[in-house]
Amino acid sequence: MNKVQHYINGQFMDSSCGEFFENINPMNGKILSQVALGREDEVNAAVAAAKAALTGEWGQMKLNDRIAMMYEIANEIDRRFDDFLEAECLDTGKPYSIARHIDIPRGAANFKVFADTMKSHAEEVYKADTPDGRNMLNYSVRKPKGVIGVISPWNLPLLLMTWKVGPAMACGNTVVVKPSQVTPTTTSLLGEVMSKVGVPAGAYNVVQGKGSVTGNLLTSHKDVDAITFTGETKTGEMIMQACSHGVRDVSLELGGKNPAIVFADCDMEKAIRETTRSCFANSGQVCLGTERVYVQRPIFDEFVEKLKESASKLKLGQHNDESVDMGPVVSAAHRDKVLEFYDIAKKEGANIILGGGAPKMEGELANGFFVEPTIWTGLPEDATVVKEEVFGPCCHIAPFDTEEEVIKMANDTNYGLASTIFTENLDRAHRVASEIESGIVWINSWFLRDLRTPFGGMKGSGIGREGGHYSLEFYTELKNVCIKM
Ligand SMILES: NC(=O)c1ccc[n+]([C@@H]2O[C@H](COP(=O)([O-])OP(=O)(O)OC[C@H]3O[C@@H](n4cnc5c(N)ncnc54)[C@H](O)[C@@H]3O)[C@@H](O)[C@H]2O)c1
Ligand SMILES: O=C/C=C/C=C(\O)C(=O)O
Repeated sequence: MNKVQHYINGQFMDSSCGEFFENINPMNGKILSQVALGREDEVNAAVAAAKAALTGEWGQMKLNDRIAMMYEIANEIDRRFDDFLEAECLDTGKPYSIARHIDIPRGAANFKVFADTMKSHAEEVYKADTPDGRNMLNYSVRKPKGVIGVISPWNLPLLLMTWKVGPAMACGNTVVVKPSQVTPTTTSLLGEVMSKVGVPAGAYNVVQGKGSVTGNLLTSHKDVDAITFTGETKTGEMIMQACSHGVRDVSLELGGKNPAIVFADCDMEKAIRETTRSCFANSGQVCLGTERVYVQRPIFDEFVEKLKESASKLKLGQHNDESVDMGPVVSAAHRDKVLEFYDIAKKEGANIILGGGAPKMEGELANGFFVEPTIWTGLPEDATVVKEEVFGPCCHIAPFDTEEEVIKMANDTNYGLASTIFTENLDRAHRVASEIESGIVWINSWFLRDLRTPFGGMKGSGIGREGGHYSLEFYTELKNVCIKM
């Protein structure tokens, strides 16, 4: 049986207590591997290794050498592309058609973009007069924050973990990563990359385990200097509380209930194509994905019919079938959660335009955690699936008449992560984009990413922005030095 181990101080190891938990293949419900369950010994050892590395070879490394190492890590990920692809798809159930173009390439890009940021980032310098007729020079310098705890989710495991590890290490920090218990493998595989590249021991550490056990030990550890977390909003609230002890900084990228706003003057083909992606890609398990669609009344019926037609063409199946668009959701528990939301929508009176249950799959896929792509209409704005994040392949479509009305509906949520707007009237696009309460707005597109831009949510969708130099704000301590001239 395969094992997934911790990676601590440059070594792979089991837990001292010898405990393991099962990693299940979402495509067929079979055991993929046994995963070491990290407890106090492992978290303490990983944090100690990370702390020691700050003053050892890693901490003393010259900036140019560290930047070069970021590129070497990226190149080694590219060299082992197929290993990462297979591991990620087996853990998550997502098809090659997604992981090949999104998850794995971003694993490498997340190291390169912050190597480039460190190379090109300029600091501030101010020259000013002083009262005695002389002057002073003020300049800023950045220092690594220290040991960064990285807690990552299961929907884009490698992408979202390296989105934090890349900048953290580029800035000279050391990291202790606690991946989701349902998608452990690529985080440990990255340990093999670190060893191969010769990253000094202790710079990158992985402790496998469950959030409430291992994660909690990490977020409450006194020698962890900051926590960067991606996951559910309620988990973020618990982590923020844990970080308050010792007043440690926290970056939170949380849940969303993202609206798509489709005006009558939109390019219909583009709106249908992009909304099909934003609702159903990755089996709807993308924080930036759409679960609420608002369509201007003149084109409402046409849009519903065309989105139904587009979604009904999605092929569900095995990860390594290149023609497959959608795999299962990540776990039996998440499948049950999504199907419960489907039942609630039905009970609350939804018109089920498409799906609404679990598909009949053939062969061993019959034991997989598949759910149907689902489209509802006819629910009120306070309906459960219109208000709560389902995090599955589903959306509710509602009509609207005026710009003012749809902006009000779109903003009527505790979340504020992402939104999409479809219109060919650019004045309207910019006007509506400025009124939408979300950290990210895509116009006539979805999930287009320039990694230098500020990424993050407002309201219940998070605290802070990461991306480009914004990540430096979180992963470094900024110091001001004043010299009298
Ligand atoms: N904003 C973003 O960029 C973004 C990206 C991806 C996912 N998400 C959100 O993440 C959620 C899905 O991911 P998930 O189910 O893995 O989220 P989750 O909150 O259940 O778990 C996320 C991580 O936190 C750990 N964890 C759980 N409880 C913890 C605790 N008490 N202390 C420390 N760690 C703990 C888990 O083990 C996992 O590693 C969705 O809500 C989705 O919207 C947000
Ligand atoms: O599921 C959420 C996806 C988040 C994506 C990013 O954080 C990114 O593209 O950098």
